[in-house]
Amino acid sequence: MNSITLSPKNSIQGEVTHLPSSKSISNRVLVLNALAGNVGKLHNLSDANDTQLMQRMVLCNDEIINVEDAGTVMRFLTAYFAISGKTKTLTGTARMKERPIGILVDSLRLLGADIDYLEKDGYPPLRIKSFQDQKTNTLQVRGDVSSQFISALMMIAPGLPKGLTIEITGHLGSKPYIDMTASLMKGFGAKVNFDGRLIQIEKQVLSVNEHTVEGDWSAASYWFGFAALCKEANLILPNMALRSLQGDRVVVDMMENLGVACEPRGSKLHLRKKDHMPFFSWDFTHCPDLAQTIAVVCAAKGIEGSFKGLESLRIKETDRIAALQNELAKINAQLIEEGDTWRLVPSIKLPDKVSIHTYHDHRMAMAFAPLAGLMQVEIEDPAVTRKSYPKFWDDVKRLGILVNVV
Ligand SMILES: O=C(O)C1=C[C@@H](OP(=O)(O)O)[C@@H](O)[C@H](O)C1
Ligand SMILES: C=C(OP(=O)(O)O)C(=O)O
Repeated sequence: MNSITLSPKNSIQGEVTHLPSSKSISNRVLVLNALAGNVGKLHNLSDANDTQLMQRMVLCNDEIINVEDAGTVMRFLTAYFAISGKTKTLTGTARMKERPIGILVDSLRLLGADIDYLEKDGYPPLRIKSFQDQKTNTLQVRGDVSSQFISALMMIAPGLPKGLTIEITGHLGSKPYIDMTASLMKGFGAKVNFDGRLIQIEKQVLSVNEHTVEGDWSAASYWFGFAALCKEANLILPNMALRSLQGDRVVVDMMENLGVACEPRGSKLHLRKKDHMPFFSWDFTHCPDLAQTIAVVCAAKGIEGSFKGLESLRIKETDRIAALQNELAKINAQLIEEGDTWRLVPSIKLPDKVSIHTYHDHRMAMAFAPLAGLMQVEIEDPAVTRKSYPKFWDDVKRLGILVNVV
């Protein structure tokens, strides 16, 4: 399947049946459950490829662990295996070898882990050899590159003989993901203290847990995108609650301004259209995975945008800023970097059709798909969505959008 073409459709109605559960929560509870002896009961794990990888790799006896393009799997398992005393090689896709891991490896080395870089210093692939005695119980960790390093260290902390205190230095991004880690650890019986800067975790035993994973808010954002861009919308999202462990729940507040009303009904959400603002300003520091969805909606709806906190997008599945700039230009919109702000100049003339390159990035494919509310959209390499939402195109089809696979 090299490309998929979505025919223009001005109305979208129905229930989204395959909305995945949160891959961030799934991948944490899999690690925590493994650390707790793997006897807990995990319900409703995500069907995302990232979660399937975590499920296989966390208990895998192979020496070589290939995490493909899953950032959480690479970062969480680096910490997990670093203290296991096992010899492991962790590798991934070409892009994974460009995503930094030096801050985590430096921290693990300070703790006592023996880790070598096999290609380029600071990047996967890695060889984990042994763990001697714990050398320190305090670490300073930069918070501005990836919060996944901090979550990874937090989850292994209860198993360290001396426990661990982490002082987050510099600007902290993606904080809700650290809150999520702390909260899930508490569900596994751990005492975790986090005051926004300092994380204190004593040596303790994680207890068996039963956990049911909630729906994935980052995945839900694409349905808000469809509701915003189709002329008529009446969508139901199952297994979603406004009270959530995920920071990306904030998409509800953003979309309030961008033309989507969201009403909870039991365990479901109901999306309908409403008026939108002419200008939209947001800081994405703590919800980077929503930036692409919002940029496309603003660009196509003629809403001027002023965005901050996009720095971390450069080191995700692709350089998402460059990818957005290239693809938005195809609908005559621009994303212009001005110091620490990105100005979104929306399209004043949309084309009748567009072909979107996806750069091995699931979120590029899904963020641009809602353009089908306004034009014919060809999405190259649609299978990329398997990373987080394997049945995305089945849902698109079921909701009445004509999908042609080439
Ligand atoms: O911990 C997590 O589950 C994640 C943290 C975020 O990454 P950064 O902390 O690198 O921003 C986010 O972008 C990613 O999709 C998932
Ligand atoms: C950045 C993402 O994931 P990861 O960093 O875990 O690869 C994502 O899903 O958008």
